[in-house]
This record gives sequence, C-alpha cells and structure tokens, in this order.
Amino acid sequence: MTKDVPTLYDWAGGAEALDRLTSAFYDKVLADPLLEPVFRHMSGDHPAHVAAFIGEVFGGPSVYSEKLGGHAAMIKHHLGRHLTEEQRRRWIALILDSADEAELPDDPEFRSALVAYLEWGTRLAKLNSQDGASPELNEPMPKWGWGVPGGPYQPPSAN
Ligand code: HEM
Repeated sequence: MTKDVPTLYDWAGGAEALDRLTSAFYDKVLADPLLEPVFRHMSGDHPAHVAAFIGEVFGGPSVYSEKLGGHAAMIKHHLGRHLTEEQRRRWIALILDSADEAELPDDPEFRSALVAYLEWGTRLAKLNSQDGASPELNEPMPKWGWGVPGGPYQPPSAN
C-alpha cells in the first residue's frame, strides 16, 4: 500500500461520521428488548466513547488511548457481563443497520473491513465477558486496515 491510501477512519468520514453511527446505534439498542437490559445503566458518554475507540482502531487519533484508559479499559468494561451469542448477533444487526442510517460509505471494500472488525471485536467482547475469562490486558490497541479486498474502492472507469 502506498502512503496515499486513506485510513478506514478517514474513509468513513472521521469522528463526525463515527459519532453519527454510535448515536444511531445506541438509540436502537435502548429500544431493543434483548439489549436494553444490558445497556440500561450506560453513561451518556458511552456512544461517544465507543466511537472514539472504533476511530482509533480505524487509524484515527489516539483519543481512547490518551483520554479514556486505552485498550485495557475497554476490555475491562466487558468482564463479568455474561454476554450471550443472541445478544452479540443483535448488536451486530443493529450496528449494521445504523451504518446505513448514518450514511457511512457503503462500498464493498469499506463494508468488508467494517464487518470483519465488528465480528472480531464482538466475539472477543463476548469471550471476555464469561466467567473465568482472563484476557491479556497489555495487548496494544488493535489497528484495522482494508484487509484482503484491499481498498479504497475505485469506481469502474468510465471507458
Ligand atoms: C467491536 C465490538 C465492541 C467494541 C469496540 C466495544 C467497545 C466498548 C467500549 C469502548 C466500552 C466503554 C464505553 C465507555 O467508556 O463508556 C464498552 C462498554 C460496554 N460494552 Fe462494549 N464493545 C463492543 C462489543 C460489545 C458487545 C457485543 C456488547 C453486548 C452485546 C457490549 C456490551 C458492553 C457493555 C454492557 C458495556 C458497559 C456499559 C456500561 O457502562 O453500563 N459490547 N464497550
């Protein structure tokens, strides 16, 4: 890849777009009978914090690491929560609906990277939430890229 390849963060539309995503998402979460009990006590800043985390993973500024406790803090938020596969799947379904609603880019390359990260991250969150989980807390912040399809999307040439 050359230095001209945009980060997923920039391609998504930066902090503003990710805030739109998580704001739409947690509105849906709080209206969802399966997820509302899980998130009932979240802080008003929760959507912005999750947007900051995803933004950093996607190559944006290190806001979560510098101001919100970093990767270890994110992992600790999930410990002992006993998340179920049904809840994880609903989380994925609602955030993908929110990606459309928030008008994130819908090209194949971006959505492939987005889904791959969310599948990975939610499965780890579920594993870390079970009794007996002892996740490594010193792992660096994940950094996600475009993956196998490459990117960014190039429209077919007009010729
Ligand atoms: C890629 C996947 C995920 C990411 C990046 C993520 C990120 C985060 C972050 C950054 C926080 C801390 C927010 C804060 O500082 O206020 C958090 C908390 C939390 N997350 Fe996740 N999360 C993911 C998946 C999930 C899933 C699948 C569930 C449940 C189905 C879940 C349930 C929770 C709960 C219950 C909290 C604590 C809420 C509270 O403070 O009351 N997370 N998550």
